[in-house]
Amino acid sequence: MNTTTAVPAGRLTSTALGYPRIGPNRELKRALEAHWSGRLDADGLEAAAAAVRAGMLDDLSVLDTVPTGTFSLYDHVLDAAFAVDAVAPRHRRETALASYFAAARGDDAAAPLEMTKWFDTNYHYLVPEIGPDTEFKANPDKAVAEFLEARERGLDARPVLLGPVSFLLLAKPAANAPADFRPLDRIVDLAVVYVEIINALGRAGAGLVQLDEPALCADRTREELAATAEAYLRFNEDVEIVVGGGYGPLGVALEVLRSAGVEGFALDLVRGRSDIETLEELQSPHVSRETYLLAGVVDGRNIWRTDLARAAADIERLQRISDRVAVSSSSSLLHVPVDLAVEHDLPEGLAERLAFARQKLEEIVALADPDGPRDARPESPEAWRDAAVRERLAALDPGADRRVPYADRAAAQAARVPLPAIPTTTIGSFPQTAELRKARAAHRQGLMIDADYRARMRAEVAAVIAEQEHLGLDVLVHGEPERNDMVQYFAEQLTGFATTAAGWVQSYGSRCVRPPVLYGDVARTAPMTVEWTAYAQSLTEKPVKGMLTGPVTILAWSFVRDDQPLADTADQVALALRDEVRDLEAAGTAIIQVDEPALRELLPVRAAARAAYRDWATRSFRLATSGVRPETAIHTHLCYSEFGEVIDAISALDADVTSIEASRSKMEVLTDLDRARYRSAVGPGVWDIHSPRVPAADEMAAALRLAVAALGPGRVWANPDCGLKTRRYEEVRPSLAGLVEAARAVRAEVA
Ligand code: MET
Ligand SMILES: [Zn+2]
Repeated sequence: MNTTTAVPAGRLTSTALGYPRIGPNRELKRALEAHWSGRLDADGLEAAAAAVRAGMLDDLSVLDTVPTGTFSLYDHVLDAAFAVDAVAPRHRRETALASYFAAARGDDAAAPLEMTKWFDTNYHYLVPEIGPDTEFKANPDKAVAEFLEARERGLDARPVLLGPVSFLLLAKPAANAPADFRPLDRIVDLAVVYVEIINALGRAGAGLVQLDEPALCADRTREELAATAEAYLRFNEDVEIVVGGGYGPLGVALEVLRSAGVEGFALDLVRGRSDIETLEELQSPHVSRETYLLAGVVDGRNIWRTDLARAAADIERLQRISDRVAVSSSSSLLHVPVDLAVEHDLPEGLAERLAFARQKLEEIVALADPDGPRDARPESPEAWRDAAVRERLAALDPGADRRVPYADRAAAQAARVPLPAIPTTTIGSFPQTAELRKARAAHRQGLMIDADYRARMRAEVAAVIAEQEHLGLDVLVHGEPERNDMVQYFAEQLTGFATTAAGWVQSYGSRCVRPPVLYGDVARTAPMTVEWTAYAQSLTEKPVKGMLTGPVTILAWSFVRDDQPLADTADQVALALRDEVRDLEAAGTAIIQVDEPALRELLPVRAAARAAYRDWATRSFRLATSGVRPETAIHTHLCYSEFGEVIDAISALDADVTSIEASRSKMEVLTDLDRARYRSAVGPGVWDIHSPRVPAADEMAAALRLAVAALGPGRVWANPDCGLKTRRYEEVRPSLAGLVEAARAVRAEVA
């Protein structure tokens, strides 16, 4: 008989779907980086990892059932690949650990796995490569060991694995796979190996295993659902299975999975509340009083306190369906920082409205306690509202987000700033040297006075302008030396934002970000960038682009208030940017770039919600950028690949020039743009700045020729894929020299 039955019938219990795994003080980050630089051996790394796992269990032990296996040295999708031995031959090394990091980070011998965004979040996972001949083999050691670590402490534990369907849907075909091969074709082979892993967990004492299938929170085809049923039908062994969604409603997948014999679900009741109705309609025989229902009422992706009254009401509805209900988080708590208790400098009233991972566990425990608190969420304080912003938005006339037609603007812009065919430019940032970072840190800590800091930054701007003039670029940038981060820089200057001291969240591997908290109405109190741009322009005859971050990206990379629609918050940010854009124009800036690299990231997982997203996202961008005269050019910049699903939105931004990451996709995006009736100019990235490699000039010229063939010479700009802040001058100088040379060569051909 199994010893763990996570949810005793009738009694409401507590659990969570996963926990931050980098350590409260980013201990794992430091250990990883020490290991990679050769300062810490494998045993030392394992000791640090064990300490982080122990800390996770310490925190989680307040729950009736703890999730296990959600620790990761780098990424949980990579862990899943190793659990089934789906390791590309080029990444196999002497030890499993070395293979793991070769796949994650690459080395001299092999490129790493591709990295991409995890659903609609800012977490990045590694994309497994699966071919027809990938040999799956069960490696249950990590899952079993982490389960036993929890059991040894006397905790009731539920192992968590990435499910087989999502694993294959997140994978891409291996390079040698035939054109019609899809990773999901391998579902049966993979399910067999999952059975072995599940059985190994069962032998170790697990009665219930959670298989996360976040990919089933997206629209799935009939075939994909059939493949899901086929896999899950194989799992009716001794061990019970709950399927976790975590990123929206599971929808029709609920019935498919129940029919295939799954014993229950972990529901996202923050974004997927419609699953409650779906379950109510399903009822018997699909849902019974024995069905496990993990009620994800505590938001795993945002940091606001839970409305306990509303959560309790949702839980009660589930209890009317089943006796086995547990209170849980909506997704893994991976996406939130560990502890609010270390934040001492938050604005008045904010801390009591926030919950980080530890506080979320307290909320879960409180909700599972029949006598626990059931408070509704308090209204935001009046002081966080800005009547002027609200009135201004309400009074906007319907055409406030429109400019004159592109053709008229293009003519006016060409007359104001004559440029050669295929103008050359960069995306904004120049290398952030160690010395620059040191100056910013010293200034922040009060060790460098404002005047010295400004002088240091001005010197950097002057050096960056001189570099660009020397290289012969056509449209210059100031280089962004004063910006710590493209969102935080603005958040620090706008009202309604707070920054945290230690609110770190894993972005990928050892890299963490500290998203600002957007809690109140947003307004600009003074110009934010004009001084730097104007100074840069004073040093050169060439045009200098103004450089701003767009509303969607500011929202995507912050923790955003959830007491009003995102669209309303985006419009407030847009108005603040609109004033900045106008001030830049008034200061003589002829070209203003508003970056939206996160445009795709916020795209809803379900197609039904996408049109509304595209509407508000593009409207807020246009609101930010449409306040200028026709002769002022608005550029935008998009990166992070795979724009297929937002191609229409790119046209709807109505920018005059769009620079877009394209070098790795071999300019494919151009045909897509053309099909989406995008008619203004494009700067397809011709240099992959994610790699230290210096591209040859003729390689970049070849890419530009493709672009010219697709769009005509009048609509093409030459630029890198993204900003240069992570690169070194030794790479930047020859690469940009080559870019200028390439543009000149192609320019001569089209003249
Ligand atoms: C992630 S997009 C970055 C754009 C920004 N202007 C830069 O050059 O760094
Ligand atoms: Zn970029």
